[in-house]
Amino acid sequence: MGNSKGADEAADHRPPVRRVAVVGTGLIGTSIALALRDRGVDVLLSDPDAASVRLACDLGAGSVLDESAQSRPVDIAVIAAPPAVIPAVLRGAQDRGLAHVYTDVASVKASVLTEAERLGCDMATFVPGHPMGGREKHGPGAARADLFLGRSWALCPTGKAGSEAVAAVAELARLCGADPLVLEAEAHDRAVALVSHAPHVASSAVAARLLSGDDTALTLAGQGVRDVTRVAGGDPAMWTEILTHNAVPVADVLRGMAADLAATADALHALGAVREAAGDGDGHEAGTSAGAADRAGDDVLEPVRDLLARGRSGQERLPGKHGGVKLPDYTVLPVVIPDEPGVLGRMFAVAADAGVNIEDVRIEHTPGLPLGVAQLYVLPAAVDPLARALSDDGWSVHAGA
Ligand SMILES: NC(=O)c1ccc[n+]([C@@H]2O[C@H](COP(=O)([O-])OP(=O)(O)OC[C@H]3O[C@@H](n4cnc5c(N)ncnc54)[C@H](O)[C@@H]3O)[C@@H](O)[C@H]2O)c1
Ligand SMILES: O=C(O)C(=O)C[C@]1(C(=O)O)C=C[C@@H](O)C=C1
Repeated sequence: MGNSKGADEAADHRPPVRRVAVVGTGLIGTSIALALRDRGVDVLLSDPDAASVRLACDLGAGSVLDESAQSRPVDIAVIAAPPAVIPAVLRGAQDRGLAHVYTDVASVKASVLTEAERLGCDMATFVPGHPMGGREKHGPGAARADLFLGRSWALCPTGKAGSEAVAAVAELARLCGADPLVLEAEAHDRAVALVSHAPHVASSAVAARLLSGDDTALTLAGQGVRDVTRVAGGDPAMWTEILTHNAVPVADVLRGMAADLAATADALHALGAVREAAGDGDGHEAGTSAGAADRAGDDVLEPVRDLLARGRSGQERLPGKHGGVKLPDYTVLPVVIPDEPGVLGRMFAVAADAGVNIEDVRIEHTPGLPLGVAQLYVLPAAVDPLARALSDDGWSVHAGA
């Protein structure tokens, strides 16, 4: 389906990307801006939400785009707004001559392209894009410069796009640490229906079931359900928009999933019926009828085994988590913390005094206990000094746990 040929051809000629405008400074726009700033690119920011631009600027993502003071077009304008508004924003930016080349980041491509053409956008300078990195959070406050490291970045230029324009946007993707991949918009939409959009719906379906659980059931929730439902925390308005723009491909994948789930539910119900008929809810009664029930149960379970086996095979087909790119290797230092105000501040102060930068922190709460475990992510060389400093200060540190 997709291939990186177009991107490779574009790589033969790597146009300099020195000035970029990011229009829409939410999660994705600000993350792109931060990544580009890290590579020394001059970034100009705009968003109808003034607070969003201010926060992005304060995070070091760039400076405010003042079009009245712009004397020349930037190299690339990245439109990082919700899919429905992108064609109109693109048309406006092209009319003002904001950039030499334009791209977007929408999670859907065919509908954006069709509408851009309908609005009379210049398709020679527009190279639609989709970085395959993201989070279940929105807004500039959740932005990260490393969001796209080792991820694919789809480019879906029409035949009208100039090769210079494609090369420029491929270079922008590489500057963000991603691997550009050129493919047709329709092929892109079918692919992301399978690897992103239908999985999001499945995650929401699992998470929605949790509404029927009582507090005891939810207290038992471990990491498994948290892994499966993480993306369900995404913005419902944004996801409704994404799904409606890719409706049929997503519906096709969901029908396949629904068939698998229905077959599994039928099999498990049938197993219950077989066991009940054998006179033992658990099917472990000694004697001929229990043995026959076990054999019948075995046959009935075939669809379950089949789904689990296919599931494992499908999971194994996913390329390495970060596409083979080495991310910083953090070590986790668990520290037991009391559940009381100011505790994190005190712990971070000890780390600061020891000259250790805490790269990330996650907190596991222990239900029913006034305690939690703070997982401190630090560079390997910082583990010993941090563990020593915290232990000396009386903290309960569990290196290697
Ligand atoms: N969230 C993800 O994981 C993810 C990943 C890849 C791509 N995308 C795509 O990125 C785009 C932005 O998503 P996000 O997650 O950054 O959302 P977000 O809500 O964090 O940011 C969207 C930003 O667009 C701005 N905006 C709204 N209307 C605008 C307009 N007319 N002109 C300019 N800016 C406007 C908003 O004020 C907001 O700051 C979407 O098209 C989405 O499909 C999202
Ligand atoms: O990691 C996440 O939180 C995401 O939802 C990212 C994700 C994905 O499904 O992989 C979601 C939507 C985007 O269009 C691209 C990436």
